[in-house]
Amino acid sequence: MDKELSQHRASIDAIDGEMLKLVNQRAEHAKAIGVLKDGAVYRPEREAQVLRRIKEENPGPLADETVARLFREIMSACLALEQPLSVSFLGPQGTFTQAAAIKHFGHAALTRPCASIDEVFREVEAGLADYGVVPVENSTGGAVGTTLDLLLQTPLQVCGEVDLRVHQFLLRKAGATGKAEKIYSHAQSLAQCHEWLNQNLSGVERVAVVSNAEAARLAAEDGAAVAIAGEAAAEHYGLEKLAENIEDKPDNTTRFLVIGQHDAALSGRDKTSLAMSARNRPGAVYELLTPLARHEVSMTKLESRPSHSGLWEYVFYVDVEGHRQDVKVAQALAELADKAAFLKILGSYPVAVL
Ligand SMILES: O=C(O)C(=O)C[C@]1(C(=O)O)C=C[C@@H](O)C=C1
Repeated sequence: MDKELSQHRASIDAIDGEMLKLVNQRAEHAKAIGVLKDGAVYRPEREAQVLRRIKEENPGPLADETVARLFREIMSACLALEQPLSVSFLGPQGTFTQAAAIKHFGHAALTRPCASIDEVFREVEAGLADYGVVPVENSTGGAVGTTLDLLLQTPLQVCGEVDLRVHQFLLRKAGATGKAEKIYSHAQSLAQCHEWLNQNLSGVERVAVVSNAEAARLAAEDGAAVAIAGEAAAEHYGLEKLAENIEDKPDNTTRFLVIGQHDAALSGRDKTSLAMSARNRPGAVYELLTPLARHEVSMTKLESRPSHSGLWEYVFYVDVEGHRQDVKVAQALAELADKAAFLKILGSYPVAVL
């Protein structure tokens, strides 16, 4: 038994030695690419292709998601050798948006917390950060209006998406006792845990604050309050977990967008996000959708929001399958540009791999 164990350990040592050499060889190639490249070092389409191939060719026993995460970190470290990336996110430290930024860019990216979604856009627009990560919709709480509004105005492009399973925790200052007087959380998280709160903490005042991480910070200061936040915030503020996974829907997912100076090149499995509004005449909304149908472009999302330019006028946010350079998508977009009162291509980017 002891002999067998040390044989396996010897094999692991030998393999680790090989992997160490190989991973550094890989890094040398990335460094060389960094010198050859002009323009942005971060190439979302290439990263998506690398991760897809890893998942497809994975022989196991490690799960596809597990190997993809490992390679995500290897690429993140390789990219940092070319040039470290700075990524602004809706802070403070410990938010789900930070978790999404790390999921997408890996731990080698330098993450910069921002106080608001507007600030994330401004930092990237001003070149203070290379990329930004902002929430855009939640499967329970719906669209994030601020992000949709800012996408209309910004010169930035969407270059990626991140899906994150959101688990909520009920948190309290370690050692605090007695009945909680207040529940702090972001309005979306309060909505996501509405039923659970009705059953378990009915009658306790719910206070909406700017972020879950801020809620955790407040609970860390005040033992008479509890907070609803994610695991990262719990760890950051050293809070005790009173209850886990208290979200009403177990598949509660938030989708984030990555914004930057450019969108992504073709990766083979892409999406394009659009914002458009119809001319003010009968059948105009229907007319907006016909070019997509005619060119067999599938819509994966349709969201409407009142436009700020006129009463009862709406902006439609549409996601379609394919890249704006794909022939069918390009033809549909050319037709749409003619028909719509307003059309903005928000960006083409790889479908989330992780
Ligand atoms: O292929 C490139 O362009 C690289 O810079 C290499 C690499 C990688 O590590 O595979 C690193 C960063 C890019 O975002 C994409 C891929």
